[in-house]
Amino acid sequence: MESKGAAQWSSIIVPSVQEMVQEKIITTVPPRYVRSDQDKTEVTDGTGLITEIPIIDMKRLCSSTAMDSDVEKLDFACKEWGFFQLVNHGIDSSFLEKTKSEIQGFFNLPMEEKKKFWQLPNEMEGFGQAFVVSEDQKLDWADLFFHTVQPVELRRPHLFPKLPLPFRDRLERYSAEVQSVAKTLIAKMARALEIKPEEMLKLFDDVDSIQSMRMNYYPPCPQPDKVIGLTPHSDAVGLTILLQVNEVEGLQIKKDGKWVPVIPLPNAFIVNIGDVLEIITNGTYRSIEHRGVVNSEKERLSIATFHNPGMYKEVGPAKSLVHRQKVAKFKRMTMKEYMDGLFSRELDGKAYLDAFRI
Ligand SMILES: O=C(O)CCC(=O)C(=O)O
Ligand SMILES: [Fe+2]
Repeated sequence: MESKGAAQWSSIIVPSVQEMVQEKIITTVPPRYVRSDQDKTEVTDGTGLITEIPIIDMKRLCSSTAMDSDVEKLDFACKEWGFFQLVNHGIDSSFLEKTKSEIQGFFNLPMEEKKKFWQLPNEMEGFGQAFVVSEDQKLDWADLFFHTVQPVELRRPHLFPKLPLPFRDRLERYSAEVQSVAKTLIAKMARALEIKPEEMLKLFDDVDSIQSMRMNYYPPCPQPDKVIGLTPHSDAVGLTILLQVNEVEGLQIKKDGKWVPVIPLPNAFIVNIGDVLEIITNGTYRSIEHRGVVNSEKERLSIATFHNPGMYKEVGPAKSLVHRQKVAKFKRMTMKEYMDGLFSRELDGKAYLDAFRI
């Protein structure tokens, strides 16, 4: 039988950057991490102020007196930015603070503890890096922990079920809370675009929708301008809900050809449209390239939760939308076909999605 979930994909096993930084004082970045190809200039607008992504208030969006203007605001954010900050999302702030400190604690575990969760040959989940497909490929200045959380039967037995308590229970609740936020947002997007609700629900149903998590750990770097924490990419998923775990900033998004830093509001999630929603919305909502940069002073941590249709669901422009827009801009494919191609190549901005345009 065909293997399911992320278990079938792999990334070449590479050294832990956290371990490298802890073990010896590094003054010069090893050549494999030097990214002279990356443009690090950060951009402010003409007034010297930093351009900021839109802010969406979830309480207003969901209240019984929700104004069309709130849905329009969401629609504008998804069309023009592909990114927004979500405030008043209803998840308890002390719960989020505890989640953050337990994620920090997980990365602070002794290396021998973390090695139990390291990527296995020919697998992609666990600690390591993703999208490493050749021995001479340049690497990111970061470690990650990637795992599939939902549906439960796709969890790798040596990962989620073996995470230490109370961290495991905390992530279980976090998974449920964030899933519910994602479902609400996707339903509101369908409403804004007049996509039939059942069309969206069929794709993102409760039975086989896939939720995965990627915890990112970016150690400080003696030459931060020479490296990249996370290679520019768009997320190859439906919707991403990102939580910055400590107070250190480093996320940048590409807006009108320029890199713009994102400065998270306290307690807010950063939400972004992934390639799969770009496909479903026939290009009306856009996945936006983003990247992680690092600094010389302090480590940075984040957790991205990805929401996807089930592996064997066929994904393509929503039929009710194509009917009105008259033309389909993307080919149809199963999620598995999309992911199989994705994980066999290096991250390269939005190049992969472009291959599916008609
Ligand atoms: O660390 C961040 O802020 C961004 C993480 C991210 O883009 C990802 O995990 O896909
Ligand atoms: Fe991302």
